[in-house]
Amino acid sequence: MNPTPSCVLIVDDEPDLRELLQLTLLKMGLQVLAAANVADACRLLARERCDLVLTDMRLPDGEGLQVVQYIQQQQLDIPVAVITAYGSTENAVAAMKAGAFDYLAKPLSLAALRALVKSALQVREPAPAAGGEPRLLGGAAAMRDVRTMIDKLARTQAAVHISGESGTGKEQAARQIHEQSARASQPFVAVNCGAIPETLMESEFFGYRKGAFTGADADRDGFFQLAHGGTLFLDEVADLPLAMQVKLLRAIQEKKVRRLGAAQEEAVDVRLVSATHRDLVQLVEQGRFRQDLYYRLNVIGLAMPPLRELRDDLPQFVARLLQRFSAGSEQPQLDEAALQALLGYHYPGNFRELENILERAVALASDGRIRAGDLQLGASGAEAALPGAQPQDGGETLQDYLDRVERAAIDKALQASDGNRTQAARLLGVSFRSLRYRLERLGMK
Ligand SMILES: Nc1ncnc2c1ncn2[C@@H]1O[C@H](COP(=O)(O)OP(=O)(O)OP(=O)(O)O)[C@@H](O)[C@H]1O
Repeated sequence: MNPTPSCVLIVDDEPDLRELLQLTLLKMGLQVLAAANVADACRLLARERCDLVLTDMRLPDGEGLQVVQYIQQQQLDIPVAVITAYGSTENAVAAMKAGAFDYLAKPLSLAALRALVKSALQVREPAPAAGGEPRLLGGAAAMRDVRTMIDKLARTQAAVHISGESGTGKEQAARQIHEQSARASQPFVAVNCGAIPETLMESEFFGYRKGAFTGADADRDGFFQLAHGGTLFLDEVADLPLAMQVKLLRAIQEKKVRRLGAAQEEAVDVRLVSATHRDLVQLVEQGRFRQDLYYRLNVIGLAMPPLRELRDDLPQFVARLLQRFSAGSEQPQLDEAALQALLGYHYPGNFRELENILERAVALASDGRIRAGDLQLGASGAEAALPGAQPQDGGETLQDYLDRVERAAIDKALQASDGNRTQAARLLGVSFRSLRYRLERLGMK
């Protein structure tokens, strides 16, 4: 028995475009309904079963955005994609923020249309069950909010920007969004934007043709081609040089890239997720990050809470990690002082730092016990626990206070490592890049 074909509602007042869309969708074996304005679209939505809506933005009696809003208000749970005029970034962004699943820019590419329809219709199938341990542990309210948001994000194609301090699980969140999305069976490509030499960026992102430059002895795919159909995760996106930001913006807007040495552009279908621990808004204000790219990447924002906001979860995290790091051997027990030290620590390097501390402690533990000394807590947490480190009366702002604590922690780590930054970063439980950034921010060069 054949399942009932999915039904797509097209909302467009241009008869030619409506017909083109209709024919394309019918050829894909789908049922099609059509409306020429907002009012007819809402009437049809109220009456008919519908699995996807494609709506033009400009309609005779209103905007496509109203169709998106109607679907949201009525809680119809139907993905809706908007068709926007060439180059109208604001419209596409507004529609995605209002809950649209994706957008198509005019002139329409039928290949892009077919790809969008396929992934939109898959979204309605239940997400695959996550196997094994969840990527993001934690039951505190802040982490529950993150999970709820991830569930929502997995149901749209909107570009997501994940903010949060170093080690808060931004990459894990990005992977989780991908794994819960309709793109789960397609590639997830993670790129550390700060780790690619500037001269290689274009070829790494967009690929190249054989002979494009000396040494290019075969065609090679770039990140965009590798992530085709799936998700492209741009980590440390703030590190992209301005020239590359322009090229990236263009690729995102056009949904097309051109390999080095190629005459033609090729269509790419990627969902973008980006992350940075830096303050992108501030970088935009300073002219170091393009505002238009920021809007494109940050259609929906996801903020990862620092570990110090998940204090209630700490005992659970500690127990899980001890179990993980002592797999295959006897699990050492924390003595009371060690437990108290862990619970009172500040964790500037967040979850990653906690992992490092416990992995090291398991290795150092003797006679099945972990003592406070085995934890080798970084200086910052201890500093934060000292009475003298409390915010001072007389108007010291929270930021000044935190900067002071951070500066002291970094100083101590640098002293302990004889000025070796790589080692200091390890002691602090942060990446080298993160330490370099902090040194710069605090004027500690
Ligand atoms: N809530 C969590 N539950 C379990 N593990 C977590 C959680 N948050 C982070 N981790 C772990 O912490 C480590 C760092 O996570 P991840 O790389 O995702 O952080 P990040 O924010 O992307 O870091 P960076 O800013 O340095 O790139 C990983 O090993 C990850 O598994």
